[in-house]
Amino acid sequence: MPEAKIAPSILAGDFANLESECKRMMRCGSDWLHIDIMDGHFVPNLTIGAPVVTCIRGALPKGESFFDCHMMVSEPERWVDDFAKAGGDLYCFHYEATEDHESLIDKIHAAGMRAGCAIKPKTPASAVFDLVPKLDMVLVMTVEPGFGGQKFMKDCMPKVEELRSKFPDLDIEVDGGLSNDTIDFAADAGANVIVAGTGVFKAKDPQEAIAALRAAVNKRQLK
Ligand SMILES: O=C(CO)[C@@H](O)[C@H](O)COP(=O)(O)O
Repeated sequence: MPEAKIAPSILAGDFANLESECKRMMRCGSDWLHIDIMDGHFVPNLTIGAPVVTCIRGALPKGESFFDCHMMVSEPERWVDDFAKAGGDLYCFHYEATEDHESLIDKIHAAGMRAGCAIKPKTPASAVFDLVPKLDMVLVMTVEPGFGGQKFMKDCMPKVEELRSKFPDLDIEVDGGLSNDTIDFAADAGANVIVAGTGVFKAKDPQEAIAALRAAVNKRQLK
């Protein structure tokens, strides 16, 4: 199983100070920054686009921060080049948002980014099996995408188990309701990339919260 990566979701941060929020998370030991892009169409919420990502990227050292762009948008093909230019490292589109998944993955790679594919809670893991050889990551949503602070859906864990048993070396990300209370379910199922918004940004001690999430994934890896 690949190494643990902890990715704070910026959705739970202070949007008036996104650059310093991202820096704060890096100082607290995060590996990735999970950039939530929502278009008000694919999901019922609207966040930021490439111009804002360009600004945050400009404030952070490229080699030391990793921008995991979670594209909760319709027509994800439209924004690949913009996000590559903005400094995205990983472009994670939703399986449900497009038809021609393989061409999109090729486009993302051609633009110089890693390619991820996210599945909503009702989409089966089998939807992405044939795509995995081309993908760098699969994201199993553990809430309906659109908002932070929702309840972790434990019934999505069999999908993580299924993916982990078929693809031992794949980066498998989980996103939604992850905290100290729920991390063991995700880690035991085999997730290694952990997105946490509320659980990290709103923690009394974010550094400790990140370390605890990492320790849970590492503990599972030793089993
Ligand atoms: O993409 C999403 C929601 O659509 C997530 O990234 C959440 O924003 C994570 O926040 P918490 O559930 O950890 O508060």
